[in-house]
Amino acid sequence: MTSNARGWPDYTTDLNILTVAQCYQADQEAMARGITGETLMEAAGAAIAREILARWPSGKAAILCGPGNNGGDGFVVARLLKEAGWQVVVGLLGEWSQLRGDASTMAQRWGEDVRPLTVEILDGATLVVDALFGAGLSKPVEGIAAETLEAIGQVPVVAVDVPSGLHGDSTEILGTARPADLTVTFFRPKRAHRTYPGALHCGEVVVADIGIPAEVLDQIAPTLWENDLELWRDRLPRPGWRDNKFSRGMLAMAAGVEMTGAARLAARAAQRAGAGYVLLASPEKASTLYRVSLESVVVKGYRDTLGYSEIISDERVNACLIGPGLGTDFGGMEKVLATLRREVPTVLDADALSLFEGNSELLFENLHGGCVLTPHAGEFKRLFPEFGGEDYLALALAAAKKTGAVILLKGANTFIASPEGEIIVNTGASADLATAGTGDVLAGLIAGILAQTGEPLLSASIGAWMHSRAGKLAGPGLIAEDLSPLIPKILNEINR
Ligand SMILES: NC(=O)C1=CN([C@@H]2O[C@H](COP(=O)(O)OP(=O)(O)OC[C@H]3O[C@@H](n4cnc5c(N)ncnc54)[C@H](OP(=O)(O)O)[C@@H]3O)[C@@H](O)[C@H]2O)[C@@H](O)CC1
Ligand SMILES: Nc1ncnc2c1ncn2[C@@H]1O[C@H](COP(=O)(O)OP(=O)(O)O)[C@@H](O)[C@H]1O
Ligand SMILES: [K+]
Repeated sequence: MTSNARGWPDYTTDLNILTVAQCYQADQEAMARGITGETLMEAAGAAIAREILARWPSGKAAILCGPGNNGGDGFVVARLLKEAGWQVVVGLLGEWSQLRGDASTMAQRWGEDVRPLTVEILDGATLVVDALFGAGLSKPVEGIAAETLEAIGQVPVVAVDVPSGLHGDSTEILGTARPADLTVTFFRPKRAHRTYPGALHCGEVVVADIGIPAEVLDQIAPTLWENDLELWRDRLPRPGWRDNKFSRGMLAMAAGVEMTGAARLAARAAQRAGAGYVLLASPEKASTLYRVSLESVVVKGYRDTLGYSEIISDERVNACLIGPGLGTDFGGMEKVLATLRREVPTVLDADALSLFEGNSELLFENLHGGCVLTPHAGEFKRLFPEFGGEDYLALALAAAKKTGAVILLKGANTFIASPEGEIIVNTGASADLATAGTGDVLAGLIAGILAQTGEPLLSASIGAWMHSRAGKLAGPGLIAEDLSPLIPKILNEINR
């Protein structure tokens, strides 16, 4: 594994997620290295056939072939299943004579009967191979293609590359798409395979090696990664024998009077994530509560913003967290600005973001390169009303570029974008995390790691991963309080 100047792996086994255009580029780069399209298509078809034979007993396969190379893969599958003893029928959308290049070669190698695509092709099938459209999907699926996909019923479907009708990049359904039981894609996954709602259409996803060398990614330089511990395992902060509580990382955080649970959840999470010392600045009248409930957190009371600034001015402080439970009165905004003036890496969450609704330029002017903003969709809209649409990846990226900060946009998929254009997507989080307070835990985890690393993108990625992992381990019925106690177990898993 090599790494780029900023420490991210240039390529790893399959953590890069490619755009459709980058997939075509990968094919081209492979061909430029002497690997023919025919070889790739044979390998693609062989991978699909292998996955089918490993899962289903011999039966009757209906192979739905489209007019392009996706259909070409289908012809290879037809041949290999037949050789393995399956009964195979092939239905082609369009004319045989219109097939081009490798697809035409594979149709000839199949050499058996090819029927025009009709719903009848499905009669008696025990398995359907959907090889209508893949990366080349260019318009909504309609007509006989749509009718056939919709008539499949309960029979298992194996999609070649993507379920036809699902666009690889946008995760949009164009026209119709039959959800697959298994999707076999090649070289590296696309966004549709990994993010909602597309991933729900793919069923089990197998990313098959078809002989494209990983080195082609050096040319492609992809900027989207799936968040996985292999991405940053080596960079996870670990205390050494010379460390003491201050050198491990000292986090200063702001707390409020009303939503005291939010700050407590965040403080616990920061401690569990390895901040050696958590200093909590509380309004004087709430400080006793924090002192009693957070034994190992150092609580200091303040009367006004000046008092708050004095607390966080402790020179040993190397990261700040502000937002969870801060409150939305005017003093909150002053404290956010005071925190930013402290000029240490800082996580801004919840109220620290919402307070700037209608006045977001004031916040943006004061942000610095060490900031991580962790909005959910509602907070994001308040801060960036000019950015429309539901494409969270594009939204996070645009916001990171605009603000110069790392933006972690929370949701079922969480997108973490840097101003430099890197995007880490956290996939597969459990919907059990959709419960009040889990966002405060996430902010605390990230801040705790930030106090140790000083690196916003890295800290956000590690924090989001540990958060999802804790969600999985806690399982159904989880409440936010359950997450932090699981962090030691997760750190052990990572270090194993
Ligand atoms: N060497 C390689 O490159 C490798 C490629 N591989 C395989 O190739 C696949 C990509 O192949 P591809 O580029 O030919 O595109 P593909 O998905 O077959 O579709 C294009 C055709 O469909 C048509 N069409 C599209 N949408 C339509 C619609 N809604 N309704 C009707 N028609 C529609 C479109 O028409 P047009 O847009 O030209 O009008 C065109 O004729 C990729 O997914 C993988 O499976 C693997 O073998 C590995 C090696
Ligand atoms: N459907 C879901 N699937 C997976 N994770 C989710 C889902 N809904 C919410 N989450 C996660 O739960 C957390 C909720 O955070 P947030 O909305 O800030 O809650 P709170 O403000 O109550 O702490 C986020 O990390 C988010 O990614
Ligand atoms: K397909």
